[in-house]
Amino acid sequence: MARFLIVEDSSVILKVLKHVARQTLEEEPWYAMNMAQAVELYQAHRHQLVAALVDLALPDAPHGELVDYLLQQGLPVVVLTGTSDGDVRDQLLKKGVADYVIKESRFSYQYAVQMLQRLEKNRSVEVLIAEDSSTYRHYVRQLLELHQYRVHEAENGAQALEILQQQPAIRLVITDYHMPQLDGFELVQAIRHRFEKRNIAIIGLSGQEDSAISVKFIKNGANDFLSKPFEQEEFVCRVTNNIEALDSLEQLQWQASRDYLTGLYNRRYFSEEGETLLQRAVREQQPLSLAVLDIDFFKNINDEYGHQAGDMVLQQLAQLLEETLGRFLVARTGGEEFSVLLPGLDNDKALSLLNGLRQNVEERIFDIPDDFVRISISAGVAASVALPQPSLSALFARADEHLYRAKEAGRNLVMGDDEDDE
Ligand SMILES: Nc1nc2c(ncn2[C@@H]2O[C@H](COP(=O)(O)OP(=O)(O)OP(=O)(O)O)[C@@H](O)[C@H]2O)c(=O)[nH]1
Repeated sequence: MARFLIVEDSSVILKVLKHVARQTLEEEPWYAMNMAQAVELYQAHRHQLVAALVDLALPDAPHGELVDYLLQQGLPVVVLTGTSDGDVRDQLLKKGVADYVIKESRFSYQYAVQMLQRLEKNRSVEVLIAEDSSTYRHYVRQLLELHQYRVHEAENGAQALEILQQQPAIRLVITDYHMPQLDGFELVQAIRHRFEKRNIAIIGLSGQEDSAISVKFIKNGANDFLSKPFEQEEFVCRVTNNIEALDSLEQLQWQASRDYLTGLYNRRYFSEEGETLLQRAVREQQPLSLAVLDIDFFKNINDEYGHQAGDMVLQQLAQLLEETLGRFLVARTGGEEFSVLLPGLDNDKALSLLNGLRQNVEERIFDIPDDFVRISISAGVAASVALPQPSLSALFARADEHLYRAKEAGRNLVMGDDEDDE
């Protein structure tokens, strides 16, 4: 179901907007060429609509009547306009439009459509304002809510820290400098003590009278700063830039830790996280096991049905692993090799769990293009207690030995440290 409404009377510009929307948005928006069509679409789909991109002057609404109508209904509106008149801009911002875009080039249409997407994403982004002046706090809240952010408020730094503790989803903190109890710098330092820049962004607010404050904010760990009083648009741009920088970092982190084909963790992440989990288990004298599993005769699937079929089998096995063992650390650690780190499980429990998985795989049908295949897996399990000096590489070496034995013994088997292998 479409979530955006785009209204433009020029068929040439509408064509450009459609092209940009198809490249940017996941779903096709609703399109209208005049106010009558737009109102009809709004009334029919108002519960799904998230935001609208509206041309200011339409044949049946020459003075922005559609913008007024949609704002009255509470729908966030991005305005498209051919005029760069400062008064028009001020009037529109005063009315409460989320943004306005001057029709200048292909890039401005791109910006406008991306803004629709941003407004939708912002509905799940939480922002905290730390500011002792209730007037300013209220003003900043209004600006953020105009852009659909979910807003928390704190009257001072100490309260801001409390809220951050209770609301782990907060991604951006906007903080004033002068505040009772804990000032802006102390708050930034306290936040950086607990959260890295890639997890929470901070924008400092400072009065114009002291430009050194801005620099100090950045040097103390803030990502950005704004001098008060600020332009609404500059504020919104800074907030958007910081949130988008966090999004990009998150995406990079995801890509660096994941296997592209299956979406499971990759070997690198598994090794880092696995070592930490192992050392914790040793410290707390808790059992921990590692299972390394491998598809039997996987080469035959590639040879018989092609590489794409092989990839599909790997993806489906990864999904099964995620569904059944997702509470543990699961990774694709090689071509057709997967590893599972099992904190809390000794050799017997790990063997029994892996044997259950082995049976599950054996009974399952794996879809490939126009056909299906059956597969089996073999696995080697190593427990940390069996090692004099537990390390992840020592665990891997031992699990690999057991996997090799399972292959030698005929495959579709799980073997471990215990002599009564299953
Ligand atoms: N489709 C696909 N195949 C892969 C991928 N990575 C590795 N392989 C294939 O996995 C196969 C592994 O073959 P082998 O090491 O001989 O092992 P096997 O055929 O599974 O036999 P055993 O492990 O001894 O039971 C090779 O044909 C690789 O090309 C991948 O990402 N996609």
